[in-house]
Amino acid sequence: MIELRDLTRIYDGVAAVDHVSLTVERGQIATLVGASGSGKTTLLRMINRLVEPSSGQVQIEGRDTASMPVHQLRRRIGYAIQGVGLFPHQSVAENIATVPRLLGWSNAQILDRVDELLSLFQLDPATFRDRRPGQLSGGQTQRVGVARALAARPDLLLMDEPFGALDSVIRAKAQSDLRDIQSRLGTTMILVTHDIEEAVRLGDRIAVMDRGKVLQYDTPAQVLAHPATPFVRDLIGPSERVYRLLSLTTVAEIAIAGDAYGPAIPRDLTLREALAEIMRSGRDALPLEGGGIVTLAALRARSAR
Ligand SMILES: Nc1ncnc2c1ncn2[C@@H]1O[C@H](COP(=O)(O)OP(=O)(O)OP(=O)(O)O)[C@@H](O)[C@H]1O
Repeated sequence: MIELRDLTRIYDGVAAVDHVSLTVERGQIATLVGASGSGKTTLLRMINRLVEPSSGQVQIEGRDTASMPVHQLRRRIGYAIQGVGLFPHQSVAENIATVPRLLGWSNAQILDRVDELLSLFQLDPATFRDRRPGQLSGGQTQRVGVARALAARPDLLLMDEPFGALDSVIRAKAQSDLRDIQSRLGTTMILVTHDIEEAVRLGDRIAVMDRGKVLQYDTPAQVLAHPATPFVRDLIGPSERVYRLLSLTTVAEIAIAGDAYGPAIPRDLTLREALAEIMRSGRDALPLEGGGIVTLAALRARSAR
């Protein structure tokens, strides 16, 4: 569990982060979202002490990070940033092995871990381990960057706009891969983004920041359904709110018994995708693979929440 208590950072008399308190439960993803300059990066960097707080505390599993030697703290915390910063003259394997090597892992352990991570990120080890960063696509580079941050099995992974440089299709894939990997490894993650869509898709909880303060910290469903302030409502985009809400739920979750005509849809489709299919095909109910139906009335009821 990560606890931020009254965390503040002052630059030139101005609070970049202003008395922020929040808790991230073990094994959850918290996303920090807000406009440029709202303090997201500063907040993130105070957690691994790349920036020292002016006041307040960060506790990891009940221990105040200020009392830990910085190198010890950073070993437990993975850090991935936009643009990744892979070492260009090292192979993919050497890049991923950076922290395990510093920690004195044996060669055999390192080789195993590199192959395990490459497989986890759907990069064939035999093809990719000896490549140089210059021989990777943008999406592959990004995945190697996150793999490197996870290499030494950190308790916590901090990510600053990790997918910022990717186009929207690859970005969606990278996000769903990350969700998948997180649920398998159970790593606690804190991710900075300026993209509310990404914050909603990835966060178990979202912290909305403005001028150094956290205006709301809650589940995506709560933030979308009950924005705490006009600023949060504007950030969500009032006209987009319904679609974002629908994208949080799969059709399997609201299926009812019954029959409907036409091709069946996969059970893990989101309500947003089902709505698009309903509009496209002119039907008012869709059958699900494996049984049950989802109706337009049920989608309407969900979006009215
Ligand atoms: N080293 C520094 N010295 C002085 N001011 C700083 C420093 N780092 C950040 N700031 C200021 O603190 C505020 C918050 O910056 P921060 O980078 O945390 O915001 P952000 O929300 O991450 O922005 P972005 O999305 O643009 O990265 C900004 O006004 C910034 O100019």
